[in-house]
Amino acid sequence: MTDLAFVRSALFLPASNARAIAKARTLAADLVILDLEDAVPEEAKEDALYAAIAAAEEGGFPGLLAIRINGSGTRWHKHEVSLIAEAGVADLIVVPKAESAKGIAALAANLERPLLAMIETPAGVLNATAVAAAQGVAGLIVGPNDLAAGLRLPEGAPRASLSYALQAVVLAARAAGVIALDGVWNRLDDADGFATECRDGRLLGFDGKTLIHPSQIEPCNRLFAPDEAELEEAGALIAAATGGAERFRGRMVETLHVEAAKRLLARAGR
Ligand SMILES: CC(C)(COP(=O)(O)OP(=O)(O)OC[C@H]1O[C@@H](n2cnc3c(N)ncnc32)[C@H](O)[C@@H]1OP(=O)(O)O)[C@@H](O)C(=O)NCCC(=O)NCCSC(=O)C[C@H](O)C(=O)O
Ligand SMILES: [Mg+2]
Repeated sequence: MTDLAFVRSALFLPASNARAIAKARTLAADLVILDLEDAVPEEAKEDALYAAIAAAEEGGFPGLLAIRINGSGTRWHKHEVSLIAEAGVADLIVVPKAESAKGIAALAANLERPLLAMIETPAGVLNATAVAAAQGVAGLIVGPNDLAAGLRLPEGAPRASLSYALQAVVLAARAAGVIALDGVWNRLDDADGFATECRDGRLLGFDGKTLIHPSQIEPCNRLFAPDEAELEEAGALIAAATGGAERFRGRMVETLHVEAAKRLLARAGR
């Protein structure tokens, strides 16, 4: 089974879309998230819940499987939590619009599953540290669409408008020792823009990215993994290091750089 620490690509799909569920079993996403929330229209919520549970019971996904439930303030939430808990399915549960550490810990205890908490409201950003540290939380996910709406950003606002939120999520996740996944890229036909955002996400410290289309999986997996030059550098640094501060290829390295190089190689499976 995929280790959550190695997740680069997390593909969302509406649990109401049987064809997409079948397709997801053939794809190379590290994590598949069956959505019951915003991708599913109200009239399809009940069927989508049963479809998600059936799909999780059947399995056959390449990596980890998660279900995104509806938020605690909605009329579907309680029923979904009770049915999913009873079925005992899915590796993880994704919780939208997480804002309260207390609420999220109670939910984790109820579901007996690790949670991925979505930080996608102003209050969620301000409470991200507590949410990430709550019992049962295994990671944070940014929700740029809800955040843009909550912050009342005009259409077309640059990613820089979310800088504070993005960094708050990475900081909170790192402080709590859980993973951080970047938000989705909506513009399906802009592959260059998607690649730029993947690189940016990695430079901000995210472990991976949430996705909405199969075409985004390969570039995401590639861009969130170290490239050959980074691997060569890491191997050479480990081989050259003798402990303490020293000169390596024109820069100072210390024990912490050796540890980082080892983490990089481990992440690449070397
Ligand atoms: C965005 C889409 C509605 C586009 O759909 P469509 O134009 O029909 O896609 P294609 O014709 O290109 O599809 C080609 C084949 O690939 C399958 N497919 C498409 N998307 C997925 C997917 N996500 N997972 C698995 N398979 C997928 C199609 O079925 C076709 O298969 P086949 O016919 O057999 O060849 C659509 O891509 C889509 O629904 N995407 C997911 C939307 C979603 O889940 N949204 C919720 C997450 S977004 C989010 O969380 C926002 C966050 O909360 C925030 O606030 O920011
Ligand atoms: Mg959202």
